[in-house]
This record gives sequence, C-alpha cells and structure tokens, in this order.
Amino acid sequence: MPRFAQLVMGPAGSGKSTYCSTMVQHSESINRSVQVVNLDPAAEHFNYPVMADIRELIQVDDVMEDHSLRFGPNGGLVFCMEYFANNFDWLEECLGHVEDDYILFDCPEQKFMSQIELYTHLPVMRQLVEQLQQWEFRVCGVFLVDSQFMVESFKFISGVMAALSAMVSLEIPQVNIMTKMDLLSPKAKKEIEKYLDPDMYSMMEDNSDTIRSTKFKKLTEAICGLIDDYSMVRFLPFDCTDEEGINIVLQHIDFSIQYGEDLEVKEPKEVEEEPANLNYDELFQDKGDS
Ligand SMILES: Nc1nc2c(ncn2[C@@H]2O[C@H](COP(=O)(O)OP(=O)(O)OP(=O)(O)O)[C@@H](O)[C@H]2O)c(=O)[nH]1
Ligand SMILES: [Mg+2]
Repeated sequence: MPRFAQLVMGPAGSGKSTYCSTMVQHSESINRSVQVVNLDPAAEHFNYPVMADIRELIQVDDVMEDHSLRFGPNGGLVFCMEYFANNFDWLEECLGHVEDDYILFDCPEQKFMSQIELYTHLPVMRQLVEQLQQWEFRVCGVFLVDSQFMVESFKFISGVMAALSAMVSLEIPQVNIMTKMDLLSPKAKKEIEKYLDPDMYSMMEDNSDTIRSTKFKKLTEAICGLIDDYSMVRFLPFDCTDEEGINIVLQHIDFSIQYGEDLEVKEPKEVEEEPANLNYDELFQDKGDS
C-alpha cells in the first residue's frame, strides 16, 4: 500500500507552518488522519502536534554557536540540511512503517525570494524526495507564495519563477498556492484573480511600456512565453479561514498523488469454481459498502 506525503515549501513567512496546522485541523473535521513532520531546523514556533521534529536531530542555533564551524544563519541552515540528508535513518525511525499514512513536511524557509539554494543547488530536497519514494511515499510538492507580494506583475513573475524552480528540480507533481487571501482588500482580490490562472502574454503587454531596456524586455518576453506555452504554473487561492477553499486545495493535492483511489477498491469475492453465468455485479457487490 502506498503512503502519501506533501512537501510544504515556500519563501520565509509565506505561511507554511500555518498551512500545515490548518490542514491538520481540517482533516480532523472530515475524519482523516494527517500528521506533520517539522523539517525546519530554525523553527521557533508552530502550532501543530509533530510526529517528528528535525530540531531533535540538529538545531541551527547549536551549529551557529559552534566556534569551529563559524556559520551564520544561512550557512547554518545549509549545514543542518546536509546533516539531515546524511541521517535519513533518523527520519525512517520516526516515521515507522505505517501503511496508508499521510504526512505533511513543513520545510525550511527560503530566506529571501531569490535564495532558493535548498531547492535548486543543493540536492537535499531531491534526495529527500527519492528517499520518501523508496519508502513507498507518493509525494506532492506544495509551493506557497504570499498573495500580498503577488499583486504586481513583476513580483508575480518572480514568484512564478521560484515555484517553477522547485517544480523543475524536484520532478514531482506540484500544487502552487497563494496564501493569506483573507488579508486582501476586495479590490486587490479582484486584481489578483488574473494571477491565479495567468495569461502571461497579456501580462507582458501590460508591462511593456514600463520596460525601457530592449534586452530586459526580450528576456521578460521569453520567460512569460515559456511559462504560458507550457501552462507550467497555476495558483490556487488559500485562506486559512475558508473551509471550502481548503477542501478544494486538498482535493487537488489528493488527486495529484492519487490519494483515495486505493481506499475504495475492495477485493472481489472469491469464487470457488467458475460459474457458468458469471455475474459481475454479484462479484463486486461489496464494493463501496464501507
Ligand atoms: N491572515 C492570515 N495570516 C496568515 C495566513 N497564513 C499565515 N499567516 C500569518 O503569516 C505569518 C507567517 O506564517 P507562518 O505559517 O509562520 O509562515 P512560515 O512560512 O511557516 O514562516 P517561516 O517558517 O518563518 O518561513 C504568521 O503570522 C501567520 O499567522 C492566512 O491564511 N491568513
Ligand atoms: Mg514555519
């Protein structure tokens, strides 16, 4: 039986930990069991119960205090993640071997929008994905961006690029989410609708007057064209107070990792000898009973 996992990623403060605790609460309300693993060695607070916490393995503060290493916060984070990648047996022990479990991994922050080493240059996240797949997990990437920073098209393009870089480097299904939709004014909400399912070509046209450099204009055109031609990036809105919206997000993710498909199918009744008139309805009469 497969197991299921969401890798919850995104820039600092984009709402990863809030997303995890919201999903746990939502799942409880619909009688599903979802657990969370904190993979952020620098985490200070989150309000969900953890099944495993990377800080028990290694903490950024300890690494930074080590005088022989002399790391700052960024180097410390990278060191912690590399240490983690060399100690996956710790994670294996924490996860156990539960069939059918559904686990959210609250990943470390990307310090700045442009700093995406953890997901691109360093193979840690990719190694984690491969390891989880070996443990029979179906993994979906969930990439969060803060809607507050997405209301202008240039900011939006950089958000898209960050989401895309995670998608390309991890090679797993990915659902992109715009968080904190409840904080937007009605006007901004209307404005942001066009970014959820973006038409990159018209977005480019909106901006073309403001770009003076032809080289920059060409580059932006090429990026927008690439994203549009391959329909690579879409966003789902997320508001931690809107149950229905949360459910839609969960359904998209479940669909991408085929959660639930194996649960409904039941073994057909055993037939001792082949009946002359095989009645398939009877054979599968148990299906959907539970
Ligand atoms: N109003 C509102 N606030 C939110 C929402 N999601 C997150 N926040 C707030 O945004 C801030 C950051 O959220 P976190 O969940 O800690 O974000 P994070 O991505 O885990 O942050 P780091 O782990 O520091 O990278 C917190 O103050 C949250 O309360 C949301 O949907 N609506
Ligand atoms: Mg967090």
